[in-house]
Parts: sequence; structure tokens; C-alpha cells
Amino acid sequence: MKQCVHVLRNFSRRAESGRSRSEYVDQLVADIATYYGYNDFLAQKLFQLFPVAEAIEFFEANEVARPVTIRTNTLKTRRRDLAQVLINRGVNLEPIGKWTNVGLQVFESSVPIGATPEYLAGHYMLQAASSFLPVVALAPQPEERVLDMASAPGGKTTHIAALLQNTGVVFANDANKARTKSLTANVHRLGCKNVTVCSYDGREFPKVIGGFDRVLLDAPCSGTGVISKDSSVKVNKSERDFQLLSHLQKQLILCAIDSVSPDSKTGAVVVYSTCSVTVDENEAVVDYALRKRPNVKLVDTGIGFGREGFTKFRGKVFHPSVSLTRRFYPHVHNMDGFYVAKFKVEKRRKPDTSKEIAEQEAAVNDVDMEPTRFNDNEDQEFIEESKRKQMKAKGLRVAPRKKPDVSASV
Ligand SMILES: C[S@@+](CC[C@H](N)C(=O)[O-])C[C@H]1O[C@@H](n2cnc3c(N)ncnc32)[C@H](O)[C@@H]1O
Repeated sequence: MKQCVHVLRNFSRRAESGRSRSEYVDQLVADIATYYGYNDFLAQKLFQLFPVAEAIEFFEANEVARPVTIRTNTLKTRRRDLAQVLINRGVNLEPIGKWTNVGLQVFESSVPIGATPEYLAGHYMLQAASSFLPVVALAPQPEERVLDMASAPGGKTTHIAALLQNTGVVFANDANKARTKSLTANVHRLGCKNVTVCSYDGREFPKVIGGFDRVLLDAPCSGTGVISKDSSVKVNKSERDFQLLSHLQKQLILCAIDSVSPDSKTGAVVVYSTCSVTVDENEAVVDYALRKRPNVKLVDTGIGFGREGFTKFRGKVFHPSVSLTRRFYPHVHNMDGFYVAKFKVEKRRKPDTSKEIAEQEAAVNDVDMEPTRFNDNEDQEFIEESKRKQMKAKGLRVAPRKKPDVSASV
């Protein structure tokens, strides 16, 4: 691998005669896949995100655990007080960084950090630093109505509740009912009194309830930002998984936008985040939302660091404002890979024609896969598959899959 990287950094001077650049790249990606244990498809997909030498840093960082971090629950204590109590118990810790005033990094501990009396009393949440970011961007204000559309197990819900100072209301939704148990447990442990837990498919909003000041969509994703925590991602994701996820994310983001009241005096904000680093799940979804909902615009996340989102990627061109979105990487920021985009929602211009009205209404169920084009029948198959999964998750009976119509293809 080192030899290939060396050559690719100065190809014209170092390449063996007769060997093309793409031969070296193919060799390097194959070696990465073998050495780090990825399937070829994912190794290639992740490799494409970075310049050659940086790609190796990214794959290397995925082999190392990120720092253990906790978030102070300001509904029950202050960071300084919590730090002191934990130090007295033999925990070696330090504030995370200037960008958060509630995070602590734990270096070592003589007690299990997930079972101290302070943990059980809800004084803190064990939470990755990257998970604070979407809520920092959301910046909820006291008395607001907030929807956390995919919220289990509640790291971000409880953070939102704390920033609301237990005023207003947080609708904490998750399509997976089983996961709402841990969500409810965390809501109780942390003493959040302004949270309503519910379990709908996010695509049912805003029909279920709408008119929120702010909506967080911490979307279901492939988890390519958290490979150091879950190495199964290295081998269990295929191209089809990314297509299905991107499709679902596009549907959910439109519903998140439509659930916000543009008349909100304090908010009218949507934050979209994933713990994935792929463009399909991030910039492509955000760009899709900008195209389908002309009443939204991207704004600064307010996080203050992070790499700019891509405005161009492998032949795809996104809206220039996508550079306002932020990417976080394990090898750069020493936190899980993450992506955060913040939208401001404005009043919808009245659609001029009935055709426009129909188009706006249909967009959620009829996600186009642009700029990559897909066959409509295939799309239908993905939608059906995703509906089946949702029904199964809700414990509903699912009809057997339809057999493909072989006669039609002969
Ligand atoms: C990244 S996790 C959310 C983590 C959570 N925000 C937190 O901070 O603890 C994504 C969640 O989306 C939920 N989910 C998947 N499909 C969904 C859908 N169609 N509607 C709503 N939630 C969905 C999953 O059950 C999962 O809990």
C-alpha cells in the first residue's frame, strides 16, 4: 500500500513505465479492502472521498476507538460540579473543547462510567462528541415545539429537552417501537418533563402532527462514520443498501421540512444529520431537498468547525450553498464521521398551477433518484421493500413478496 501511495503522489515521476494510474489505484483499493477487511464496493466508495494519502488516514482511524465522552445533563447539574464528583470517584477527565460547554472527555476511570450513582441519577449521558453537533446546530429555544423525527435511544432528544430547560415540548418519534423503550428510559432517567414519545414512520409527518418550530432529522443511515464502533459495516453494505437508504432519507427530509411552521417567530429550522460520510446519504439528499422545496435555504450550522460539504462530486454538481453543510471525520476531528446540514424554512410560494400543486404533494412518495437515474420499476421495488421493513418493525403481518413476472421479460 505504501508503495502505491508513494507512486500516486507523484505519478509522472514515480510510475513504472507501461502501468496506468488506474492500475495503481485499483491495486491500492484492493489492498485496502484486504488489509482492513472491507468488501471491495465499500472500500472503493470510501476511498473516493479523499485524496490518496488522506484515504489511508481515514481507514487507519476507523481501526481505533474514539475517546469516551459524556454530556452533562444541565437539567440536573453543572459541568463543573459533575466533573468534580467524577474526579472524586477516580475518573480522569477534561472538558471536550471550546465548541461545547456540556461535554467531558473521559481518559480513564477506576469505576464503570455507565453505572456510577451520578449516571443512574441522570446527571449525564454517555454520548459520542459527534452526537452533540446536530443539537448545537438545531439550537432550540425555551418554549418551542420541537420534533425529533428519528430519536431512539434519545441522546439528542434529551439534549434538546435540556436546552429547552424543560419548557415547550419535544415530540420524540422513532419508527422502531422496540427502540422507544430505551428512549423512554433515558427520558425518565434524565428528568425530561417536556418529552412526548411516539412511534410513527417519519414519512407520516406532518399528517400526524405538524407546525413545529424546529425539526431534527437524525436520519437512519449506513453508519460509515462509526465503523470503529461497528466493524460489521465493512462487509454488510452493498450498492443496493445505499440506494434504499438515500431513497428513504430523501422522503424523510421532505416530511421534516413540511412539518415546520414557516411562521415560527423563533425558529422555522430543520437540521438533517447522519453518522455516515457517503455523498449519497448527505449532500445528494440535501441537494434533493433544495430542488423539491424551493421555500428552504441552507444556513450556517453555527458549529464553527468541520469540513465544508461537497458542491461537486464525481460528476455530480450540487447547489453552491451545500458548502454551508459540515462534514466531520475521525482522522481529522478525532470524532465519529458525521454530517450536519441546517435549513431555514420560509413561506411556500403558492403553487401557480394545479400541476405544481400535484408535483409538490407527490414528491414524498415519488422520490426521483437524480442525478443518478434509476429505472422506475426498480424504484417501486425499493419503496415496497422499505414499506415491508416498516410494517415488520411495527409487528404487522407482511404479505409474501410478489413473484417477478417472468412472462413479461421473455
Ligand atoms: C441514527 S438513529 C437515531 C439516533 C438518535 N437520534 C439518538 O441521538 O439517539 C436512526 C433512527 O431512525 C429510526 N428510523 C428508521 N427508519 C425510520 C423512519 N422511516 N421513520 C422514523 N424513524 C426511523 C431507527 O429506528 C433509528 O432509531
